[in-house]
Amino acid sequence: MSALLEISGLVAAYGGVRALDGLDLRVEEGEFVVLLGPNGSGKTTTMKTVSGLLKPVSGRVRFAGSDLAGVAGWKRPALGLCQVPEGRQIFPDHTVIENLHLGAFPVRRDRSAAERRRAEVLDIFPRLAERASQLAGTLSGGEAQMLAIARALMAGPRLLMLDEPSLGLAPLKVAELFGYLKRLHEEHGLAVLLVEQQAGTALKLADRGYVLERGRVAVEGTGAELRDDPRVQAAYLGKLRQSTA
Ligand SMILES: Nc1ncnc2c1ncn2[C@@H]1O[C@H](COP(=O)(O)OP(=O)(O)OP(=O)(O)O)[C@@H](O)[C@H]1O
Repeated sequence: MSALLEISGLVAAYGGVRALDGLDLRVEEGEFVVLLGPNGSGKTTTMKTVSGLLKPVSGRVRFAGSDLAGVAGWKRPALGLCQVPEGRQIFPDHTVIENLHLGAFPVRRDRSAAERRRAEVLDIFPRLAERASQLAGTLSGGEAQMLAIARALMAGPRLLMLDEPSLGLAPLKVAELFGYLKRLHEEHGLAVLLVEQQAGTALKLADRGYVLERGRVAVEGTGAELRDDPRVQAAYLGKLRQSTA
């Protein structure tokens, strides 16, 4: 059976700068996958290429069994794929509820389907239900991030892609946010591709993960394998390798 998302030999560049250099990566249906890597290793470029914002130089991206990206026929994102990019893109002059409905584009014409989905999403994020009529621009950073994710969920995605959702959040808020992601994955079977600098927390949630270096995969394994990998520990978990010399 093919993976939900299958990336093979992906090469992407910005002018002369090659950001992805033969990337191979997959996410199975319902799987939680974390993408780690140093600054500039190509994590955001991976997200941008998969979501159709950047046309690759070569390689292939398949989503749910069909070609999403080929160099010749590049398509915008298929339904079922949602990205919550860095920077939390929400509409500040609209209320929380209005923002949610703006995210419900696949079911916008079916009012009752949109309302049902809204109830499901607010059940996952009760904090947003309390702030239903508040303008999104006045939400705290953590609430705004929750709204960005909730809005993406309104489209009913099969894969949620998140680029550093913890950026700028206080530790307690990060824990709350990761709790929601865990619930979405475990209770709702949502596949997640997460770019995250907070490697320890992310790897605890992850089924599998990849470490990118210079636009390709340097280390791959289950969440537990990566947590135990000395290279990952040295680079991301603040544990320097014990010298045996
Ligand atoms: N718009 C752009 N124009 C030119 N070069 C770019 C552009 N965006 C990214 N790059 C370059 O592509 C490479 C990969 O960048 P990318 O943003 O994918 O890395 P990243 O792993 O997400 O890094 P970070 O952890 O710092 O967010 C870097 O060398 C970066 O400088």
